[in-house]
Amino acid sequence: MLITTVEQMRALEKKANELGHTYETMMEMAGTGIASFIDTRFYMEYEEDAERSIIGLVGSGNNGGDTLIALRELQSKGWTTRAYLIKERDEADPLTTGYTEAGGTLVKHSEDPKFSTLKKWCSEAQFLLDGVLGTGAHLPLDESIRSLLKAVNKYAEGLVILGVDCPSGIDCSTGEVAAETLHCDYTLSMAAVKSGLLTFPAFEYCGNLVNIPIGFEKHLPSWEEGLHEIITPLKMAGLLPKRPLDSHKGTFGTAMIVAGSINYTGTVLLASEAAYRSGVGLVRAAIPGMIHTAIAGAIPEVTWLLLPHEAGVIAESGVEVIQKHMDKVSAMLIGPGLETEETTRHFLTRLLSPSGKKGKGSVIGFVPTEPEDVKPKSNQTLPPLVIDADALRILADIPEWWKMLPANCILTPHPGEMSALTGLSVKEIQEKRLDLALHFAKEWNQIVILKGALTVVASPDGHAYISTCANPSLARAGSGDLLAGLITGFLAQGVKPVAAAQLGVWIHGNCGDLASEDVDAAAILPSDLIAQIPTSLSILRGLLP
Ligand SMILES: NC(=O)C1=CN([C@@H]2O[C@H](COP(=O)(O)OP(=O)(O)OC[C@H]3O[C@@H](n4cnc5c(N)ncnc54)[C@H](OP(=O)(O)O)[C@@H]3O)[C@@H](O)[C@H]2O)[C@@H](O)CC1
Ligand SMILES: [K+]
Repeated sequence: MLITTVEQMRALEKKANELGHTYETMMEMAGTGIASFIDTRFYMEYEEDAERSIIGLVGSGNNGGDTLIALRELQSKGWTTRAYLIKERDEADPLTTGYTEAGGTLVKHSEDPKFSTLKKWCSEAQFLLDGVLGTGAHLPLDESIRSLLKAVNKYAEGLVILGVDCPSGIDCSTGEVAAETLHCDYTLSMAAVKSGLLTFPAFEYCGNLVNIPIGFEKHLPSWEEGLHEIITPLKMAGLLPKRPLDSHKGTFGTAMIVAGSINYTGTVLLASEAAYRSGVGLVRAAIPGMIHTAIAGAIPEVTWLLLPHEAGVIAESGVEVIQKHMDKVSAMLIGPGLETEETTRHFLTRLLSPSGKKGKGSVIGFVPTEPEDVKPKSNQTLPPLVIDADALRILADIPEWWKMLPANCILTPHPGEMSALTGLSVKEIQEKRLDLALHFAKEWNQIVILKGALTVVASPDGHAYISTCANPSLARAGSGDLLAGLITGFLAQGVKPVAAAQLGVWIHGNCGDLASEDVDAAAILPSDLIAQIPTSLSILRGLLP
């Protein structure tokens, strides 16, 4: 599912129209697409004829036009339909006459100033199609529209509400929301989701997002190029690594998890188990040796690499141990629970530096004496990397830290870590999540996963992929370890970094949804989420042909 700005959508419609795919045709496709979605989705659930009753709120613009066509189509499919016209439409409007000729019932608000007909209709219907305003909406709303939406909010309780292109009352460019906006159960997006809807609080009004094609591909075969995407299960299914029957553990790679400290032991277990459950052949956890006894029994499948430690954190000399055991490591996660002690800072910078030796690559903790000391270079022999948590905090203190990393590492900052990496405030980051993730992905030449509700995966090539998962069960210590472990597991199996990032993000979100299906999200722990990974993977594989 694609994402456009309102300007991009207008430009696409204009171009399609010029090439012969007229505005009228696009609207006809929009309306018939809406009707066929509704009829297909709900026909079985609402078996009785009397149950298939729908009201359409019809605005004066093209959003109202889409709605009239949808009502006409539903009427001809046997639904009981009623159109409530907010403003007068042209007497000769073919959409209005087309609808009434199909047998539809129509009332104008001017004939129902106190909304008594609307109230009666709401008490008789099961569905409401919100076609008051679309991409042409600007805030604040006129009083006439505010009073209508207030009335609907009062009378339409219990109806399934479907927004045409958007819930009316949202500015699809900025995401600004009028207080009277209806909370939709579904938002039926014409051709692509409008970007303003993927911000808060607008997203909370959208319900499930559904794509209704309007035929661009007919005249604009490459219209999708350059557009950002929503991360969908169907697409994720196609990115899963294959599981050939004649496989052995080497087929699925080795993930090394460099994590943990005396205060953060569980983080190693969460990341390692998530990596394993993504399907990787072998997980090796490189940890400060002193925590081994405490955690080794927790997951029998994990193999261990015990690193030297100082006061419970990985010591600088751990680099040499890791370098001796890099054979066959096909992806590496660095960061969860490392803490940010001086010796661990040196460990990280040496691990990332080309020689891995003490001195020039070790840029933290001392003032460099030679100018070249301040120019970080990356270690090109490292496998694909995921950099998370404390490793991000350590990097944030190094000038031009991104030059220490090979290109296309996956960085997984939450807004606080993003703030440390960029110097911007959390508020600034949250206000412009998509733009900033893209900007810095390009500047750093790295893949940036900006975590949080509506997680953004931004690629340095300017493409972004947004998760529509917003589940509070994911907002808990340890949840990020699970995500980082999953992504590392996919990377280790040979999945390309941008694809591994999306797979991890989707499965992580889906685990939250699955775990909170029947229980209160407040009580869900990251280990409960991990238990859902097998179900989530089988959901994806079930989508494959
Ligand atoms: N173009 C195409 O080819 C296709 C378009 N499609 C569909 O069209 C939709 C966009 O249509 P649109 O441009 O007509 O805008 P839309 O939102 O329906 O209404 C504008 C009207 O609302 C009014 N209005 C605005 N703000 C207001 C306020 N605060 N308070 C009160 N009134 C307000 C505004 O009045 P004005 O400000 O001009 O006085 C104007 O009369 C799009 O979302 C999609 O559903 C699809 O069919 C695919 C093909
Ligand atoms: K609408």
